[in-house]
Amino acid sequence: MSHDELLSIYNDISVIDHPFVQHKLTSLRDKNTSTREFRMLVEELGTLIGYEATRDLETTDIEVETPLEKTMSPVLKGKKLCVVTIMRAGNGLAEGVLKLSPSARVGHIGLYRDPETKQPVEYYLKMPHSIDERTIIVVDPMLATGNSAIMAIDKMKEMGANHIRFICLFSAPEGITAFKKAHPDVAMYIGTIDRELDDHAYIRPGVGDAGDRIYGTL
Ligand SMILES: O=P(O)(O)OC[C@H]1O[C@H](OP(=O)(O)OP(=O)(O)O)[C@H](O)[C@@H]1O
Ligand SMILES: O=c1cc[nH]c(=O)[nH]1
Ligand SMILES: [Mg+2]
Repeated sequence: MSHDELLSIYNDISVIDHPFVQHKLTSLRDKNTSTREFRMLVEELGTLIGYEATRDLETTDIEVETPLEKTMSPVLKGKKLCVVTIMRAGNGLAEGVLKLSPSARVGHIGLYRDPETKQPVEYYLKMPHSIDERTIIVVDPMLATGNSAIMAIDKMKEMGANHIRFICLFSAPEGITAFKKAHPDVAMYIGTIDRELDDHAYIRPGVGDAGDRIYGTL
């Protein structure tokens, strides 16, 4: 299925085709990009894609007094934000999103993919209280089979979350299809849709193992 077909079948998928985003994604692909630069780029992309993913947040006008006069001017209103990182690799992206909203709460879910089964294994979960009252932004740079993101969002929903959106940098068509079948209500903000998964469920052309490249554990 072509990318256009994929985007026409499923709702609420935004591929962020801004030139700055695409340029930084290309730098991440480069195998010669250093650990330091890789980590910085992931964080910057968290801010850029986070900006697009929060474009529809509600505002309300309040009165403010400038040095010259009183005026009505917008501020954020409505549900409080909670950024949820799928560890490890999600942490860098979360830092970037938090630059937009430093007072947001942060939830952590630790998942690693079993290399044999390709299924995620949970090793950590800590969420702030009242997640049913918050807009939840789940972040992970990679959506390969989709199993990790699906499991993370399953957990959020079990805990009562009902306003969830998802940010990733690199995705495979297979992962998007699985994600949207499991969670059609969750809007996706994606850097790029790559060609396919390989036999080890790595995204091709991709970036390799994002967690290893962010933390230098190759
Ligand atoms: O869509 P999936 O097939 O589930 O694959 C994607 C997952 O794999 C990577 O994590 P990994 O298991 O490598 O853990 P890490 O972040 O600790 O490196 C990535 O950060 C996603 O969480
Ligand atoms: O290509 C992939 C697939 C899963 N996890 C990664 O870090 N990279
Ligand atoms: Mg990894």
